[in-house]
Amino acid sequence: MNAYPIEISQLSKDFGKTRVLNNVNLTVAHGTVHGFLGPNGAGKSTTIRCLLGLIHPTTGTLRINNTDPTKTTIHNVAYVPGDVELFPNLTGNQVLDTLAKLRPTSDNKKKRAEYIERFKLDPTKKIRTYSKGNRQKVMLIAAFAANVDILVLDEPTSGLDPLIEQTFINIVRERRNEGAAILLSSHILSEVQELADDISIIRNGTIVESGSLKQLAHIRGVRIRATNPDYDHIHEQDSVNPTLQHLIDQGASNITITPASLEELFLEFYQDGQGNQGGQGQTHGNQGQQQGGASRA
Ligand SMILES: Nc1ncnc2c1ncn2[C@@H]1O[C@H](COP(=O)(O)OP(=O)(O)OP(=O)(O)O)[C@@H](O)[C@H]1O
Repeated sequence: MNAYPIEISQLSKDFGKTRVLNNVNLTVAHGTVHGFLGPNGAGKSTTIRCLLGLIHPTTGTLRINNTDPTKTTIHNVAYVPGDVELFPNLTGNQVLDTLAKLRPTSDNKKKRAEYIERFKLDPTKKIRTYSKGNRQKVMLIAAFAANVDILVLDEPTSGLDPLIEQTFINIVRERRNEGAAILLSSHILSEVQELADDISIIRNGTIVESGSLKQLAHIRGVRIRATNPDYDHIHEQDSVNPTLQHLIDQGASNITITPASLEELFLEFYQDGQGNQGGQGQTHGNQGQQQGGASRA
């Protein structure tokens, strides 16, 4: 077993004269989920497509289980893209059979049946009759039931309802606990916060933050809430004490301090479009509250 079944090192990619990835480094260990976050067009899918050998990098090194995907076809990875195009005239079962046959080893039939049940999919229907969410379920079942220990999931829950999204979260946890290395690109920050052991944030093709949620605490800051005066504030960690003193001096009550969620971090980080690093800025009052209520980046 390699230390890192997924290794991306100094990856750059140009489309024509435009550089869309710039020295991207990212690793995923066995038994971990790596959350890959970034705004639209930041370079997540391009990174993943390079990693899987679907497009050629301009420079950099890519390894999947120590194999170079630019030179060798990679079989031991299950990939779920965000936009699923499937054979419209086949049934769900026939597509699952076809996808399983593309791998050197067949999928786990017991797990396949279990996941069909858990995702509440009717696999006897033709793909053309499926909704977007049901097509997504087919890809997820195929990936989770595959006999592989590397999963690359690119915005995999788009189109799933909240109950099925929870099923997805549960199964990702199970596969992680079985030792799979999972790269999860997602716009759903609560999902990443629940699942990810490590996180990388990409912006304009460059990784701007990387580490465990705990390590990212320095940019997460805290949320301070108080009544009288009405206060709802994301604040940098270092100025908590002066802020509290100020609130107490003003006669505030019901003061609560909680770690900012990943969602708050992400919004704080991008709110001015500059990557407001270090949580040095402040998100004030209702603005922070409204932003905190959004569930997607
Ligand atoms: N084949 C291509 N030719 C030219 N430019 C491309 C091509 N594919 C992607 N790009 C550009 O590369 C940049 C990164 O795109 P990418 O799809 O990787 O972003 P993303 O982070 O996955 O975005 P989203 O969250 O919207 O899916 C974008 O500016 C996009 O327009």
